[in-house]
Amino acid sequence: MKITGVELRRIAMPLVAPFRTSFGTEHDRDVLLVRVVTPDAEGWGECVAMSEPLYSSEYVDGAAAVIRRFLLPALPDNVDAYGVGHALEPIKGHRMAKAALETAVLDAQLRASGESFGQFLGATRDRVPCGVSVGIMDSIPQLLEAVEGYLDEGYIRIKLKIEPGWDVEPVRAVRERFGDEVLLQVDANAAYTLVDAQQLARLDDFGLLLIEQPLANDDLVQHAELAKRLRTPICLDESIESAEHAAAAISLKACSIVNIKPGRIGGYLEARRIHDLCRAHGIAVWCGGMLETGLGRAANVALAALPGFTLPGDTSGSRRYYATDITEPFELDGGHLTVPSGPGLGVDPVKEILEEVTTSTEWIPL
Ligand SMILES: CSCC[C@@H](NC(=O)CCC(=O)O)C(=O)O
Ligand SMILES: [Mg+2]
Repeated sequence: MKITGVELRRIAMPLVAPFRTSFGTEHDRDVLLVRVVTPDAEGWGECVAMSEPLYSSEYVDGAAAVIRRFLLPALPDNVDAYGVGHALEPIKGHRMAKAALETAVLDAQLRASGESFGQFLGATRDRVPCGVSVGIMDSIPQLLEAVEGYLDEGYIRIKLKIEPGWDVEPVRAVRERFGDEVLLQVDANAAYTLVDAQQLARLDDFGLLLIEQPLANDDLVQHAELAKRLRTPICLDESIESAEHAAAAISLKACSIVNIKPGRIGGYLEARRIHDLCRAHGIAVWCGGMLETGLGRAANVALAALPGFTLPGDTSGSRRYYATDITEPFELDGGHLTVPSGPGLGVDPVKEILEEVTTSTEWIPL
């Protein structure tokens, strides 16, 4: 496909409530959208980088700069989604920036061919079960009220953010209040070290599905050591930035479950590679989230419909984070979201809403 030009658009998306994790509290998202224009169609990609490099080393201003200065000039005149990854190979890192560009090219390509993301990726279902991520709260009662609300909305799985000082007690309180049947897991966002192994082992009493990213993103050896001391399965998120990382984690027995976040690992093509690798090794995967708008959410829901995604993902309804989404809102139906079936992402930004939340646009002709 010949790319005529690319738009870099920033939008300001206030969250319906502060979202606190072990690395900070989000009140709103400054989102970078990439729109690729070709003679036959245009496509959208959403960059999941946060405003500050606290989840990973990427941040949204940096992603925009690397796309403008390095990624776009590296694209050949004619390119398809597979060609994007190949062309960007020499550029190290910046996977969230690369993912946004590759996704926009893939969306344009699929809208032109009439194929949906789900069809292209190999989805085997037309709806997916949904989990929800619950932030660290000021008190246990506040947490229980939030969890009750999400269970009432129909969420099939609850994920609690934890950190040292907020781990065993909130998990115990949720178990005591809502029972042992609720699918429950925790996410530490790398807040612990191996010194905390005994504290983390106390979580084994609560029948959790998994403990997500307990230790540092760059330490597979320590995760492998911790896995020997816990009964609860370890799931990696920040540590897995490529299929190679997933292969290393599996061979080192650093995890037995993988959270696949297409933005973190460089796009949906790599996400499918990691899905295929994990499936071949009997490793369950689920689709993580980065508070995406309906554009990124559409692609994630399609990915979550692949056969190896056997655990509910952080594919929540739009209203989990946004009072008004930039697309038609994704709404839970019986604890599930429907996989979009239209060409490409199968959703489009609502023009008036997009204009309202836009803080800047930049057109880059190619
Ligand atoms: C601001 S926290 C973003 C990263 C976090 N994401 C979530 O907890 C789920 C967010 C979502 O529902 O999109 C994770 O480490 O898994
Ligand atoms: Mg996580």
